[in-house]
Amino acid sequence: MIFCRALGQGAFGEVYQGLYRHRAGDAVEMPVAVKTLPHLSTSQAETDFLMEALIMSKFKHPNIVHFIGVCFDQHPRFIVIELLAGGDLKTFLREARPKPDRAASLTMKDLLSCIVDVAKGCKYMEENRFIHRDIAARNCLLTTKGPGRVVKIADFGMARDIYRADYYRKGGKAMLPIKWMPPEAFLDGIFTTKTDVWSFGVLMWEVLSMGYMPYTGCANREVMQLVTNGGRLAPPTNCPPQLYAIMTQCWQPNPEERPGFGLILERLGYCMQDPDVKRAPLPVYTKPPSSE
Ligand SMILES: CN1CCN(c2ccc(C(=O)Nc3n[nH]c4c3C=[N+](C(=O)[C@H](O)c3ccccc3)C4)cc2)CC1
Repeated sequence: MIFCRALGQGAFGEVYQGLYRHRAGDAVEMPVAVKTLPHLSTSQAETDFLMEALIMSKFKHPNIVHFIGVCFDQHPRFIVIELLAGGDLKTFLREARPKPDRAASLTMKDLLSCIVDVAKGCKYMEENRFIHRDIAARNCLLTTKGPGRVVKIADFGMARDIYRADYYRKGGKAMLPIKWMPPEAFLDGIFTTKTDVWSFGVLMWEVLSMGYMPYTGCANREVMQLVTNGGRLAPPTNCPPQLYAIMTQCWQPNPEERPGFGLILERLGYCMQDPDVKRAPLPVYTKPPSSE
């Protein structure tokens, strides 16, 4: 294993780009991501780190980041993961917003394709009775920023903490993704696959708003208040009504009335074929009013 360069600051430690050779003598080297555990980690942190790797190793799906291996016999401990060179989905969307000097680089079709990729990963997890608990644009990675990009679900930290059953270990509510959670989750701690459906609806909103923070400007407790009283995110600018309809179905107060990911994928399929949806313009960058 050779570490080349740092890719980003993970919640745990550093994520590096590295080269992985399956056997010592192999000529072929595969670029990978290497997630390290800081030296001074507690044994708890080590267990967490290993648990996340264990969870990832169970999945085999094109829209879930592929786990390659762990190295725990020396420091730093590290996990070897498929390299996704495009970075995370939220950053990608924000960087792709149309600017005055640059026309929109993405079409509605591109946004829909990202949404469908995540839905496929979620359907696979639903079929395997796995609840992710933190579906959000920040936790999804892209193979590349360019055309032909594939989006993969890439962070299992929230789901891992449940295995450790002390969910509030990290300083209580502050660590909960409240803006991506349904009422039954933040009020009663009830998590089912329908929790991920609600979060997926918020991810759809993130994608179609090209990376805005949901409930912009609201604090978590204001969001809990609003959502508990039936308030919901408004449609992003230019969002086709067919897509907003899917989001609102994901945000039904009663979990049983939320669609499963199979049905969501079907409805997204119709949207992909609908000419009105495909030709819908993206949120336009509104030029600041001219100074004269
Ligand atoms: C100009 N741009 C600047 C940003 N740049 C990047 C920025 C970050 C990455 C990156 O972290 N790629 C990763 N590949 N595989 C894994 C990754 C992270 N993993 C993890 O497990 C991380 O914990 C994780 C998980 C979900 C989301 C983020 C980080 C596994 C790649 C390119 C592209 C070019």
